[in-house]
Amino acid sequence: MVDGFPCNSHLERIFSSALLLFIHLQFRSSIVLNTFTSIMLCLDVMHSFKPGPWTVILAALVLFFAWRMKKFSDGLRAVNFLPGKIVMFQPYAFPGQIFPTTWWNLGIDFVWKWRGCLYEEFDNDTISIVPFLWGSPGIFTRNPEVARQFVLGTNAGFKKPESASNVFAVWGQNLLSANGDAWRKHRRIIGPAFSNELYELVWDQSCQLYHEMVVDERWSSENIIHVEDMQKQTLKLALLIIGRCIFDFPLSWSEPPRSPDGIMSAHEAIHTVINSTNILLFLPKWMLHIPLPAFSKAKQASEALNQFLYSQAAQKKYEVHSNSSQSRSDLFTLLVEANESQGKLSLEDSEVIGNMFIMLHAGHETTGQAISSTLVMLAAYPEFQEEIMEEIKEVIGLDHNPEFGSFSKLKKAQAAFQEALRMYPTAHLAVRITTEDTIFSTPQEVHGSASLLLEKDVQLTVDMPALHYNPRYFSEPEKFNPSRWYGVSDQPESFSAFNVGPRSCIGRKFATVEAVCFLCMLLRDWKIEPLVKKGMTEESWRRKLYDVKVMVTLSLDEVPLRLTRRDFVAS
Ligand code: HEM
Repeated sequence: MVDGFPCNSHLERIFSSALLLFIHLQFRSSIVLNTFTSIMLCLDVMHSFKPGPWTVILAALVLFFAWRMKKFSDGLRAVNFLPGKIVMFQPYAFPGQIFPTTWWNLGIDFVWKWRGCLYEEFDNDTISIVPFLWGSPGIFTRNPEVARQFVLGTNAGFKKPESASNVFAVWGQNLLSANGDAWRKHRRIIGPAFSNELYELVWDQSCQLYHEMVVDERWSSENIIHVEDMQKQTLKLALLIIGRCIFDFPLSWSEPPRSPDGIMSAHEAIHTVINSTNILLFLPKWMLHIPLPAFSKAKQASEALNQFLYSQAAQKKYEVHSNSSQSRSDLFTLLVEANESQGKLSLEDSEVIGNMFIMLHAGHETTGQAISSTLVMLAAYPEFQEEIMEEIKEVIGLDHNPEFGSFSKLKKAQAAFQEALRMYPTAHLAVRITTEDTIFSTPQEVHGSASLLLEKDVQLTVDMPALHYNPRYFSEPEKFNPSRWYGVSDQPESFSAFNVGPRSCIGRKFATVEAVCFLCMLLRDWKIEPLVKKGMTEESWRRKLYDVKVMVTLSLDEVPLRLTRRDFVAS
């Protein structure tokens, strides 16, 4: 016995009762009942021998190990023994997320760091990932055909799992997070707002915001500009476009919207809330009062955003009531009207706020990051920048604001945006879960079988980076090559950045129109080049193209750029 360790029959009894309860709650199968009986016997023997605390701890460890082995073998069975990775933690479960990607932990970065090798290891485009210590088993695919089976069946066999949707439903259920009939309701209310009228507005506002940016950032008087991180500008652009075009917020480049208490701008609040998802979602509310800078900032941002969204919704309600709102069926009006109506197509207050948040979130980070990546890649591959310049000269000319009618003719600019999204798919995962025992087919890639039966509750993930770097679909996948999309249909099979099927991105055209307009406006005035700073080389600048941040979205880290006015280059 260890000195000082309280060991008496009370302790043992409490401990063994807790164990019994635990076993009872966790296991129901007969194998486990057998284990349970054996442990009962052991405890009985231990009791008669009056064991010390280490014996009790050892028994607990043995039990825990037996429990995890049982879970692990259940996991292997659930994925039908599909070959794959055996890991300690599921990469998106709590401990898996906090540890980096390394030989013993997948971590959340594995989708980027192992995009070229994970599936090769198993000589298969669809693999299993089964944790033995923490989390549930799952299947990951980089095969477009398998991916389609996961995402096309909204009702039959697959749905979005709550664990993944909760991240997006912090402010209320919404189009992105809902399933089944609830999702259909959101889509029917929101769908009509995504019309040509909206895209034309997006185009015009993108032109206007480009001009505002040039003035407010004091670029108009400069010939050469050093931009440390283009994302700062493009994220702001994307947020303001959504604010203006979807919610009719009176925002300008120079004056970001402020929460009513004036402490934090809405832009900063949204950005902070998105980057503090883990803190806001997984920690109990009381922990936010702990005076740690990250916690205080997350709390402050969450309160500022809450106030901002509710105050805007209240104002819109007032406008709708007093009929002073414009007749345009903009999304915000549709949401508020649904909130006022009764019946199948009505929305709760929290659903209005949930949808406002998701539009700002889903449409802002993704688009802002993708436009920035496109500009970085065009700096790295100047030949494509010049091709787009030629197209700009031909389609829209050099002196006047382009019309929305030009959008469909700017094929090379569209291809560049698509190629940047292939390489850096901002929405990097599409996750589904089986709602029943489900069969899906694996086109000649699973050894010895063409179809696989999965148990209920198995998580299925489309791994976008691996899919977009799959050499069977993309030659030289590490190379930025927009010409691979020239003359290809708008919805190529292998391009999944916006996903496909009924739950594909509702904002796809919105984002593409905004990106193409902004790129053309910027490229028309400025030549974009790598900014090789003191102590850097061209080579080290290029290495930055592989520095990627994986959080809720996937994006390039800071890559410095130099913008030189085109008429200055020519002179
Ligand atoms: C480059 C920009 C964008 C990318 C890469 C992107 C990507 C995606 C992807 C992959 C999905 C499907 C998620 C899944 O299946 O689990 C999705 C859904 C969605 N996106 Fe986007 N998105 C972008 C821009 C936008 C914009 C601008 C908006 C709004 C203005 C938006 C709003 C939504 C919404 C509401 C959904 C859920 C649709 C549904 O489930 O019916 N997205 N997006």
